Amino acid sequence: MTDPSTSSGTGNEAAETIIVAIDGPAGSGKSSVSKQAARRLGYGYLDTGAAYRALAWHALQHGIDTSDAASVLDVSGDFEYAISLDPDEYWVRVGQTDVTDAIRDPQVSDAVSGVARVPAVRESVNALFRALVAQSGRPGVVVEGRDITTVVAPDAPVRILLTAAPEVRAARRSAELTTQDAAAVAAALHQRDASDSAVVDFLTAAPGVEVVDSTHLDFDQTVDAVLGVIEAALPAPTPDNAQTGA
Ligand SMILES: Nc1ncnc2c1ncn2[C@@H]1O[C@H](COP(=O)(O)OP(=O)(O)OP(=O)(O)O)[C@@H](O)[C@H]1O
Ligand SMILES: Nc1ccn([C@@H]2O[C@H](COP(=O)(O)O)[C@@H](O)[C@H]2O)c(=O)n1
Repeated sequence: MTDPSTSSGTGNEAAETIIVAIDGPAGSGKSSVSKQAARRLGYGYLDTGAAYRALAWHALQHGIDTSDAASVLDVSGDFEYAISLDPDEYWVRVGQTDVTDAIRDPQVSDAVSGVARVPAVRESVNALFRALVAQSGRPGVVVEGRDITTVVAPDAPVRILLTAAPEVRAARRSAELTTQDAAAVAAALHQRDASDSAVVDFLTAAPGVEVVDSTHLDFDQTVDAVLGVIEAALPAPTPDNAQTGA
């Protein structure tokens, strides 16, 4: 796996970075809401699912069946991964290839749970996520995924489970993927949740994790609800802590 120093950062690595940890099931709004919250806060944004997707893409490029853990581990040996933490300039690369769009293909979505099931892969990407946050050069980073509040950053000062009713999540995802059959999109989303929940519990909030249910909220209301949780949890900036985020 790649050296995280190849990914974007501003070089201001000394200050402690505030982590806003956001978990949730597929289609709950983790990426879109986290990205917007990061913009509003001047924070970085880390999409952790992109690493699993990029490794699934890489495995598929090598003709590997991602349900075979040994082959996944094998191919992860030459996986050169980089991601931007800038919410206004999001990109994902494997080696020299920009895979920002390719990792959203349905073939990758169908293959990704196999990759995410391999414990050694999870350990390796989790170490990468922590390094990326530490090197972000931002006062804080909104980190989103399935296990961020529980495994990657259990001590984060803000931990949120973002959720919505399954039918609402499926409808939002279908609205996004207009060229695909709505029933097939919904079935794929539920299938991925079922596979992923065998590895990580992202449907129940761990102790201390705040639930934001967006079933009856529009996008802007959901962002505001998440920002409300963050503002309530973090100390107001003072002249002393405003620069460092401490
Ligand atoms: N509160 C909301 N109201 C309406 N649409 C929303 C809301 N939150 C998110 N969306 C839309 O729902 C879709 C799914 O959101 P998003 O991709 O952010 O989910 P996700 O949790 O990151 O999914 P996945 O884990 O599958 O990547 C997007 O089109 C997004 O714009
Ligand atoms: N922290 C995480 C993040 C993601 N996964 C796995 O990656 C898949 C893709 O994630 P998206 O957020 O881009 O949909 C997801 O289905 C999980 O298999 C994970 O295990 N842990």
